[in-house]
Amino acid sequence: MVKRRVHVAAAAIISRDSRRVLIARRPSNVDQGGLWEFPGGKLAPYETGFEALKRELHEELGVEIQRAQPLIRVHHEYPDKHILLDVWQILAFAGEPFGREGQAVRWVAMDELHSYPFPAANLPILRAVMLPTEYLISDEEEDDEVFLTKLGRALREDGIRLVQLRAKNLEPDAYLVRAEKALGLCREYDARLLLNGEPELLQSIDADGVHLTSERLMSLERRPLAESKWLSASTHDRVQLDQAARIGCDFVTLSPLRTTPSHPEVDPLGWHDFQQLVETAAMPVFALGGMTRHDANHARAVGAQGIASIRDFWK
Ligand SMILES: Nc1nc2c([nH]c(=O)n2[C@H]2C[C@H](O)[C@@H](COP(=O)(O)OP(=O)(O)OP(=O)(O)O)O2)c(=O)[nH]1
Ligand SMILES: [Mg+2]
Repeated sequence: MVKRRVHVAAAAIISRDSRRVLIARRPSNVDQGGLWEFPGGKLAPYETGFEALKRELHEELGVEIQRAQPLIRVHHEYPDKHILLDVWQILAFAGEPFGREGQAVRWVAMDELHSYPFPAANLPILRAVMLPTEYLISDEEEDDEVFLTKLGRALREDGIRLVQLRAKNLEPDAYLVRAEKALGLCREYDARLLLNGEPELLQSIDADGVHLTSERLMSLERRPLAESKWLSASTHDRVQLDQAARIGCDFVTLSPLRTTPSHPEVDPLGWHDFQQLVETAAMPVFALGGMTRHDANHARAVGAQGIASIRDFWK
């Protein structure tokens, strides 16, 4: 049987404070009926994704989309069809959303989303709506006070909300001390902290998750963390992206996009190859390697969640 290919445009309408997102319930008599969804629907012939998004949100919610930016594209095989969910984050709209077709519509807190049943294709979208556009990776720093000053600046002035504590220069005990301090500071800003290292670190420190090196990623048979924690990993190619999907990583970095002083010998991917790899990745992907905030919009446009960087945020 040749499967039907269905292209759907859907909307992530996120509240200004990033705490809540709008979801709707599919009527019980349609495909995936009774499950919750991001409002949207199939592209009509000759429509672009954005045109379909505008039309569907008018039909289903009674709102006029003014500005939107790509969030994530998800390919998923259902038994009867291949679906492409083309998800946009809505940046500006007019009107008050309501269930124009009689469907339930609800603003849901990000930390309540997991208690709503969604179609199987939606897992990567749920991750994407909870993640910011920028992922700060901390630099090697000898001194804890200098470290905390720089982290505090990035949280306060750059609005960073996702941090990876990377400190290969520290002994395990010193790493834990720094992680405890970093966690306290991140909590003040409602930012998430991931520890770069072994998953067992979370037994000592209740951080938000763990970031795996690509080498560690490739050595694992299964997800080493509870679902309630974030698992991210470094990837550089298709094989590693597939492995990240297999063990259930929540998101990844993909690098190097550009040549960097830290890895001058490695061939960069460039935007073209990066986009091709991201298109079929089964989770949000941050572009890494010579990235600055100014690259974030372009990264989004080619399908990434955003950018990860040390240098642009660590000052
Ligand atoms: N809108 C939307 N559809 C989703 C999501 N997740 C998911 O698997 N789907 C699937 C269910 C459907 O098979 C398809 C969307 O089709 P739809 O029924 O909403 O299409 P439509 O609004 O154009 O409705 P219709 O004219 O075909 O009745 O995508 C999601 O989060 N939002
Ligand atoms: Mg629909």
